[in-house]
Amino acid sequence: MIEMQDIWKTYADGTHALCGVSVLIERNEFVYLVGPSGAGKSTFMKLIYREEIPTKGQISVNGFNIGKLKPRKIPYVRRNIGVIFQDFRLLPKMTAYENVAFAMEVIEAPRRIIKKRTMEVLELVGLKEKFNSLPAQLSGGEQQRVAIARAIVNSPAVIVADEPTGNLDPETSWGIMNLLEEINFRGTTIVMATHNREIVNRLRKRVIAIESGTIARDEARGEYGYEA
Ligand SMILES: Nc1ncnc2c1ncn2[C@@H]1O[C@H](COP(=O)(O)OP(=O)(O)OP(=O)(O)O)[C@@H](O)[C@H]1O
Repeated sequence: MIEMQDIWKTYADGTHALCGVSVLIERNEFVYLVGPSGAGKSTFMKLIYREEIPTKGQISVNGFNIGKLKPRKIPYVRRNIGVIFQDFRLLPKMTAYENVAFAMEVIEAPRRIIKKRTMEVLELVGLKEKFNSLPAQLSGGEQQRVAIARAIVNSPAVIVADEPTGNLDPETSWGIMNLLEEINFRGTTIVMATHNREIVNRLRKRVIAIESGTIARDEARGEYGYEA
């Protein structure tokens, strides 16, 4: 599903963010990425959704060699990857419904399918009744649910979540985790960067620890492993 072979990423200013990372993440896995601030977690994820390309090495996602993708193939690959951020990144002037539907409009899905599927995912995240609310009228947890609905609406093979609970209180965070587990259970691979020790230690999954741009630890049902 996701394979990195000897991946190096050096930014334009000379910062070495990843240094020789090799990893295989199988279909349907749920992986936590942990590690100190600045270790390279976001870079790891940006390479998966092709926000960045590797300086060296090969990365394939869902069968595509995405470091060497022809520009016209990029939208096709992106629709197979849903992305969730700590700060939600909803469009402020669009309702919950419009934020989700927009992701389908971009890939030119037929109109009647858009309506049905958008309401279906809003129901899945528990926000059917709030479909007409603007982001500012929703709580942080609700906004993150809209962002999750948007990420899954095109049925991606992979979800990449960069600290999805980082801006939420503990109780709301557990709700978001339940939702991500449900999405994973339905067959989506999830890679989630997090600093939340309690979540990692309670909802045990594979843990990949990145330190100074390299994989320091990779354990099935691992622990967070850093002091809070
Ligand atoms: N666009 C960029 N240009 C230059 N350096 C960058 C860029 N993006 C990230 N870096 C640097 O690359 C290194 C890895 O950053 P990255 O954001 O991947 O870390 P992280 O593990 O996600 O950190 P955090 O937990 O704080 O989000 C850091 O030294 C960072 O300053």
